[in-house]
Amino acid sequence: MSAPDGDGSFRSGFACFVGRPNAGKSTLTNALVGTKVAITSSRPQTTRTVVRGIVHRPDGQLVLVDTPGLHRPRTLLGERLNDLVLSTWSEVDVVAVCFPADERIGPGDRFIVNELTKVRRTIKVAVATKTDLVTPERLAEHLLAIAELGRATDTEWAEIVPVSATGGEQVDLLADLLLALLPEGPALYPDGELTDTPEEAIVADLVREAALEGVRDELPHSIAVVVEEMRLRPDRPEDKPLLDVHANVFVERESQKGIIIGHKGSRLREIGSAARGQIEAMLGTPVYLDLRVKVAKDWQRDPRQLRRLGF
Ligand SMILES: Nc1nc2c(ncn2[C@@H]2O[C@H](COP(=O)(O)OP(=O)(O)OP(=O)(O)O)[C@@H](O)[C@H]2O)c(=O)[nH]1
Repeated sequence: MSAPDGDGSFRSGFACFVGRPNAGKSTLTNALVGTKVAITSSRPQTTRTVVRGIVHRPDGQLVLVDTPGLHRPRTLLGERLNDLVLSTWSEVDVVAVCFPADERIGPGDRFIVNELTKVRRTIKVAVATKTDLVTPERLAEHLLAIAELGRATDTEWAEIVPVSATGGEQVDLLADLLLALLPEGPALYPDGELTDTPEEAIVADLVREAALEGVRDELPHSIAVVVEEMRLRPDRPEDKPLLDVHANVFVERESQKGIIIGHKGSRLREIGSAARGQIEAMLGTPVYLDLRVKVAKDWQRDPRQLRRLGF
């Protein structure tokens, strides 16, 4: 399969993978992006649209975003979350539904595809995942079942693509096909960038949580955290990535700085190690966390400071 169009145009846009639990979405994202940056959030319900990874190509850029899991709503919160999913789906260019080849199409898949019909304009792609686990006969049957599900729900699949993320089979082809479905446009993120501000905001939040642990009464709202830089350390072997995170912890007064830093820096070390654990759990990547404590006088009352601190 050649590159999209092959006419020198550059395409860019957003796609998201959906599918029932265990369908292979994260593994496929990692295989496409080539580095393990996928968020395996331990707090999925608090995560809004998050960039999971960016596929950089000479002829295009594909930004993979994550949506909260779609559930059959049992509660109002569930309904709100599903609204959020629908609004994300309507904002991306392509939604790719993953159907694991080692399992038959079931009610969970039908529910997702039915919901997907509510976003008419978004392009839909079907991905048959985990093809390495099945025989060619079973795969053929699976592909027919996916096509049939499309007909039954009045869903037009732009493509039906079998892949094996763990075997690396057809992963590049899927990237080509997805890129070809994106509109023409400039790169949305600088080359080499794998993450986005929403992720940094979550990281900042985790640091803030850790810093407030145990001193909430003393410093309730006087802490703000800003992630200055977050990037994968270059020159690391592919199977041993390390994410460098530099963050500033802002307090309002010199005296509060002492509370955060603690005796000979003991508290800051505790904060760092607690936050690092959380960030690693969320990103699935080992993290080097560098924390600096700074005084930003009366930041809560100063609009200029507030802007700088991301409020
Ligand atoms: N053999 C094989 N196993 C796969 C493949 N892709 C994913 N898996 C396995 O399937 C399981 C689920 O994969 P995930 O990528 O975590 O699935 P997910 O859809 O992100 O799961 P949730 O986060 O629960 O929604 C893991 O044990 C993967 O190793 C594949 O191409 N081949």
